[in-house]
Amino acid sequence: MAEMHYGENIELNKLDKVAIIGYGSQGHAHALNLHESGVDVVVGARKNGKSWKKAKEDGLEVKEIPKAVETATLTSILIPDEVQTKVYKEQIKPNLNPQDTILFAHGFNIHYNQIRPPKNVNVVMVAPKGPGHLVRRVYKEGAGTPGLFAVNQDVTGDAEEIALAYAKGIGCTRAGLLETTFKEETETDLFGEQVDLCGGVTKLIKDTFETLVEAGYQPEVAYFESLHEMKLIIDLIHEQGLQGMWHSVSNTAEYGGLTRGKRVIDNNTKQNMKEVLKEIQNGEFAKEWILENKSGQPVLKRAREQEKNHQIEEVGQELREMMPWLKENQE
Ligand SMILES: NC(=O)C1=CN([C@@H]2O[C@H](COP(=O)(O)OP(=O)(O)OC[C@H]3O[C@@H](n4cnc5c(N)ncnc54)[C@H](OP(=O)(O)O)[C@@H]3O)[C@@H](O)[C@H]2O)C=CC1
Ligand SMILES: CC[C@](O)(C(C)=O)C(=O)O
Ligand SMILES: [Mg+2]
Ligand SMILES: [Mg+2]
Repeated sequence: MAEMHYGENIELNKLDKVAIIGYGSQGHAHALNLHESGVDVVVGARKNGKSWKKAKEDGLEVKEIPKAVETATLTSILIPDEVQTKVYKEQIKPNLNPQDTILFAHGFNIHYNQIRPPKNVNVVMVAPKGPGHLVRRVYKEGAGTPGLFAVNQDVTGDAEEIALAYAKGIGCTRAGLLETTFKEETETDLFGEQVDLCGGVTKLIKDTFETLVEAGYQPEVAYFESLHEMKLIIDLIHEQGLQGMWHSVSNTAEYGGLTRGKRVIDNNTKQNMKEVLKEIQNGEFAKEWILENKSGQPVLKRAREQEKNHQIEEVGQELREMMPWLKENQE
């Protein structure tokens, strides 16, 4: 089994001033969790953007990106992957001091050579295995999000301790932290989000919904069956593994699920997954995503629009209105 880190013997005082660049999904979570863990944090943001105001309202020190980088010894790059190269080149790199540390929450730009840091800084990664808003929510509840860490360049001799301290500060060691490489994190993270966590699950939900509605069933029934209950079933799997879920559902569901599930997600699906993985490993996906950004994200914009207009979103919005507790965590 991999060596797991749970925070014992990890010293937060390995961190001096930490600059969090970006205050979005991951940025706000890292900044606030570190701040509440007692770390000295400065947020780097654009003066005319929403984040500047929000981080100030949250009680954090905020500076423009070049100043934040200059005053910190660790700079955590938490802006979208597709803007990192430009912002890094223009605002981060010129303000790094020798022996500083730069930190990523995902390895895309290092692994695919979009950012090539100077040889005189540490390059590390702390990648929470969860969406930023949940990284924040579970930290506040006293729990944590599992994470991966990696060291790509160690000039100070203690880059690993710095990464471990950062991971502890954002709450990852509460759930379990393990060592990886930029390559492994990048490839597995892209694979997970494409085939299972984001791409696969939404397609499964939409196809289930559409099949029922096209067969004449009420859209509201189809919504509860395909989407709402998905979380409740996943909660059981998350808390107790597959066995916990099979234990809780009826024997009829267990028999039907075990005999029919593999007809729906069959060997072709696994073959397709292997092809998707190959495109990630050989850089084809990265090339496509970089070009998509160079041309203004036309494919993403079209797909976003289609997703927004799907019938399941319309039905869901109405039904969720009657469940106010679902709104408590909305941001
Ligand atoms: N989303 C997630 O849960 C996860 C993300 N990651 C990784 O974390 C990193 C950050 O992702 P994520 O949190 O989704 O990012 P977000 O899309 O949430 O980042 C938004 C932030 O970036 C700022 N920003 C956007 N464009 C620019 C720009 N051109 N110049 C300066 N600031 C800019 C925004 O500022 P403003 O308000 O001014 O617009 C805002 O503060 C990525 O590497 C991602 O792969 C890793 C694990 C999970
Ligand atoms: C699953 C999507 C993710 O990889 C994440 C929340 O971990 C991301 O890039 O947002
Ligand atoms: Mg991920
Ligand atoms: Mg990801």
